[in-house]
Amino acid sequence: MNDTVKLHPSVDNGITPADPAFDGATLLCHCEENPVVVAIHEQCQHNHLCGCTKCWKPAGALFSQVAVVPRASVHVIAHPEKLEILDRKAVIRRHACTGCGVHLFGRIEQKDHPFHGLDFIHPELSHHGGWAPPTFAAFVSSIIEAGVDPGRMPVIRERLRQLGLEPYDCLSPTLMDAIATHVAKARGEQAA
Ligand SMILES: N[C@@H](CCC(=O)N[C@@H](CSCO)C(=O)NCC(=O)O)C(=O)O
Ligand SMILES: [Zn+2]
Ligand SMILES: [Zn+2]
Repeated sequence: MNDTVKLHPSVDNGITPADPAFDGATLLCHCEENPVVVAIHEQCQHNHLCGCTKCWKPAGALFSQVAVVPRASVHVIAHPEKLEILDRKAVIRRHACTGCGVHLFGRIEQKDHPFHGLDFIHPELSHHGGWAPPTFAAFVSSIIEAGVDPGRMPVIRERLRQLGLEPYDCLSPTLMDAIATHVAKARGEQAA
């Protein structure tokens, strides 16, 4: 087993379980002065590592850590003027700090999208423990698009499995089923 592959700082030294009493914390960007601060008012769900090229990754990490919370639980409480939407055409509109580049939250505005109403956040931007940890890895093959040597993929997938983070090349079966169920309902084809 190879435990020297660095995936993300939140998992590289072992995964800390969620605190059952945790009910949110603030997220801060990386600016030393006047950081953007976002208050999250509840525990996150569906935390995962994401290998896609769009999600914000800390320096040196192969993966992003990303989770969702209801958008009603997300409030910018300091320096909203520093936030910009990176790509208005993307499904997930990532609100990033113009000072340091960190993504504070991603929001879906398409009302018919299966995940509308949920914002994407990076729990590591909090200085508090207690968050529900990642439970799987999504878009693993996409790290090749970011420049990773394809020859490293077997070792990377092995390390993910060693940590209990099953690697998928899209989202997890649970989330893919939820998306497909939403699509089927919208088409009036929900199974009996
Ligand atoms: N190979 C592409 C994949 C990008 C992608 O589809 N990313 C997913 C997951 S992001 C959080 O899990 C997605 O839903 N993106 C929608 C969006 O970014 O708007 C790549 O690597 O770029
Ligand atoms: Zn910043
Ligand atoms: Zn992603």
